[in-house]
Amino acid sequence: MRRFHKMHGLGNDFALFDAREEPLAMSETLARAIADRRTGIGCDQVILLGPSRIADLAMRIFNADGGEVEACGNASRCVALLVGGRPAIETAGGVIAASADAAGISIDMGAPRFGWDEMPLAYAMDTEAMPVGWEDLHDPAAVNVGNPHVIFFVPDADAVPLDRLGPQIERDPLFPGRVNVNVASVTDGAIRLRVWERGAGLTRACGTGACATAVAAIRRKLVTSPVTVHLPGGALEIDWQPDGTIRMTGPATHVYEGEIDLETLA
Ligand SMILES: N[C@H](CCC[C@H](N)C(=O)O)C(=O)O
Repeated sequence: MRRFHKMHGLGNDFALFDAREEPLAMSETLARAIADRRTGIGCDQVILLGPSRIADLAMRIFNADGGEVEACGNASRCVALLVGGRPAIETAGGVIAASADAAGISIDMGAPRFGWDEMPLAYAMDTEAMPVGWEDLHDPAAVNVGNPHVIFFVPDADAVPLDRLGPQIERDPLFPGRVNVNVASVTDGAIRLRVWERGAGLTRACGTGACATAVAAIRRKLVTSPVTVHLPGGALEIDWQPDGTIRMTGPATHVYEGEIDLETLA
């Protein structure tokens, strides 16, 4: 049997395994089985904590489809809540830093990257307004915040059939590593955002999506920093700071601690 923590950030939920003392061999198959909402714990991402030689701890992130990815903003806040203090967390997308105050838990997510080859895209193009489109979605921005995001600005984010267009765009050959699909509308200086997540589908919130979308909106002068991003599960505060790094602030919730027999799952 293996202990785990069920946590969420604005409804984007996770099963976290602390393997800093007791190693745990995670695989695509096992992560998919854990994330399965019918037969497993059920979550958007599986998070594996481990030791790090360059930070206070390491965090590995596995999407519900089992794929390992580089960053997860909401899970980073949950890790900070779980371990306490102001941990530096090593991820495949870089080292991020956590802190907490009355406003909530803040994560310095590092600096965004805008190069077509940093997304990556299959070929060179302008990433501030890409000359591509899918039905009514066009001219998106592309931003890498450890993981890749494509961001469409639309009149009404809630009116977009994201359950249908999300998977089409996620798997378009233009994105060799697939992509997280964000649709955003701007009202009174704030952002309304819905996200089709690579490897997880529609989620209640996406921290890295909020960071990428805020940066793209600031670049287009649609909003100024700091900006509130309203997701279906709640709001995040995103500040693209003068030093170029992105600071994300929001809640994290510990739901329960449980144990599971991983042998029976895989
Ligand atoms: N689906 C994302 C990982 C989780 C990101 C999201 N849960 C967040 O809070 O940042 C990806 O494949 O890059």
